[in-house]
Amino acid sequence: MFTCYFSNLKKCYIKLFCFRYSCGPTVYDHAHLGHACSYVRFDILQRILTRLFGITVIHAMVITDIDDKIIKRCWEENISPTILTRMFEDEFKKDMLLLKVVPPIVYLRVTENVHHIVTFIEQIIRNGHAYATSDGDVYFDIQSIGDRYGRFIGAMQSHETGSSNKRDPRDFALWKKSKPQEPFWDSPWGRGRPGWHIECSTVASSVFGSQLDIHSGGIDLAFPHHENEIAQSEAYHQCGQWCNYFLHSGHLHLKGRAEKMSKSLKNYITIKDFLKSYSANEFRMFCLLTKYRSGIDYSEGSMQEARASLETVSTFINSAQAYMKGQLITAPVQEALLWDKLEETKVTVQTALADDFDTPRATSALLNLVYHGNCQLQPLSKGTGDARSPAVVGALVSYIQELFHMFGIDTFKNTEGQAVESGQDLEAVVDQLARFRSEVRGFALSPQEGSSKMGKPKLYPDRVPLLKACDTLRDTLAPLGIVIKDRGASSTWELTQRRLKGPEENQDTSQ
Ligand SMILES: Nc1ncnc2c1ncn2[C@@H]1O[C@H](COP(=O)(O)OP(=O)(O)OP(=O)(O)O)[C@@H](O)[C@H]1O
Ligand SMILES: [Zn+2]
Repeated sequence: MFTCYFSNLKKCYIKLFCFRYSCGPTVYDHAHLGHACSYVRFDILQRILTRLFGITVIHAMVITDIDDKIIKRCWEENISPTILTRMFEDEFKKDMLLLKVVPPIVYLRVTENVHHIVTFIEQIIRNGHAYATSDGDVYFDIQSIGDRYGRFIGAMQSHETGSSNKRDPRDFALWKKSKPQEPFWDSPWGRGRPGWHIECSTVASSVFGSQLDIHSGGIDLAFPHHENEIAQSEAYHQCGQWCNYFLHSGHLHLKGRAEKMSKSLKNYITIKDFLKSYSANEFRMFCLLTKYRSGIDYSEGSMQEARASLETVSTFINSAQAYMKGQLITAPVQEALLWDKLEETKVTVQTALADDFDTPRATSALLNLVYHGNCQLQPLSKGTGDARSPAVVGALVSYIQELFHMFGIDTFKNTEGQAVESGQDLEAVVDQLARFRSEVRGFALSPQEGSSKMGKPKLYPDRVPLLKACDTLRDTLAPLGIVIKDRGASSTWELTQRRLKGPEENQDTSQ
């Protein structure tokens, strides 16, 4: 399916790599839920490729930090393009981290690649597929590639505007002469700046050369942006097919609205505002419930549905753990049925995800497995619960957690997880407890008035039980991983490694 590299002459084995390029945001405003939807959906796809199918994805993303909208915004705000774009680029990256999107291996800014873009355009001109006009613009010559233009998307007409010096109205700009007051770069055609499409062809080629496996972006980018990228890149590399797979995500709309959520339409909800009401896990669940290619309606109702699905899974995991510990008494579990359902689910999930990443089918199979698990774990008010089957219940929990973890949804807040997560609160509580104990101990240890300063001080006999209680508390807490050390009249405390390990183990920095 993807680029295969044979390595190591002695032991010939195949490593599977996938070169992925994605069109990044144009950074002149806040990132919104439309961006979140596109980048989270592709993040889920990348996790599936990596973790389920064992394909290492090398992902590069461009940041569009120069274009007409950026220039307009800078004029409106009287701010320099560098300041404006760095501010929103930074915010975009932080938002992506909050949504737990695995960052690309490299982000590349257009403004730092203009020299590459100029060289790229020169080569396209040399290859006979572009021309410069007397105005100082450079256009792609669509007629030079015959009927290849439009093969990607079909017979859509380009709406390119620009100089009347164009050979064909469909020809699109590779280089635009700069207008007065606009940012510019020197080039063989005079002062100007790159067109939009050429930035992606150049940046992708500068990282991956002449072959790309996956190119991703929202469906609005399919035409003319990706059609034009293909024309330019194949004209530059003089190849028959530059990219193997274009993946386009459907648009996020506010429910009831026809137009997509977008910066320019000012109909957006920022990622930060969204995260005040919902979690990154809930947004992922919302994304999983539709195919990445489909449009998606955002509403309170659809978010509540995502939240409820997550809660169902979470409740099951908690019940399952209580059952495994013997705290939940149920009728005998139908073990064979659960093993069968588990195997069935594994096959369905694998097949669904191999079929153009059908996440709603896979998620529905997982929720169905949760349903069967829950049916078996109905609490019994009477009975001994002697016949127990913790292993199969544990197998269900492990598989369900593993799959959601693969999708980027954190380990559910089961009771075990909560104990680990509450580490910080625990520290504050232990600190208060240890201080209180210290005061009591200090009080109990204070010598009787008039007792000799030489030799062992004489304690008040009625305070000795307090001292004993302090010792008992210390001895009881030690096996729980809380070690109090009495040092003379004062004390110190620490949490042992056994207690501290949890949160570190839980951190997921891998792909
Ligand atoms: N509502 C949306 N739904 C899904 N994907 C979106 C949405 N809006 C933008 N994207 C995708 O996010 C990526 C970055 O887009 P871009 O920065 O151009 O966003 P935008 O808000 O549409 O901006 P503009 O209004 O300036 O066109 C693109 O792949 C784009 O297709
Ligand atoms: Zn692009």
